[in-house]
Amino acid sequence: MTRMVLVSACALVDPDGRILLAQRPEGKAMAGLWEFPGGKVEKDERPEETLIRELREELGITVNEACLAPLTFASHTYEDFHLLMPLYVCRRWDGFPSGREKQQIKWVRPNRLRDYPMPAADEPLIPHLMDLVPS
Ligand SMILES: Nc1nc2c([nH]c(=O)n2[C@H]2C[C@H](O)[C@@H](COP(=O)(O)OP(=O)(O)OP(=O)(O)O)O2)c(=O)[nH]1
Repeated sequence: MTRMVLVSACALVDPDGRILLAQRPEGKAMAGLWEFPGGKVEKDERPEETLIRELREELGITVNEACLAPLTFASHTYEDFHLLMPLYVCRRWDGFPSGREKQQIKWVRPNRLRDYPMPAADEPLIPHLMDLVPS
């Protein structure tokens, strides 16, 4: 099997039931696609710690670990690696999310997620988010 990559991702849900998507910047793999904030789990890191770190770096918000609830996961084979990606949900954070790494961000209703091209691994996650936040 190809190498396994563990990535931690988060659906931030606002009080209107919208979910934050971030656009992968130019120059990165899968540039232009819309994804859930997060990133690779580093050595000696728990997935929750990864998210707290990434949400601060990417969006400038502070999240308490107790506010991260596991929702589901993606398991998807890309050409050069297999992605295993736990998806957490978070409805409480401190600060105002903004694209700190020049990435575009958008708040999107679950029933509009399909309007935004996403990495292939993310597509099976959409029905879970539609169940979580009825429109
Ligand atoms: N954060 C995030 N990554 C995702 C999603 N769906 C998906 O396939 N991925 C993939 C894209 C990347 O291959 C990997 C996340 O890696 P990353 O964003 O931390 O790292 P990167 O590609 O910038 O690579 P690097 O420069 O850090 O090595 O997971 C998603 O919804 N959110």
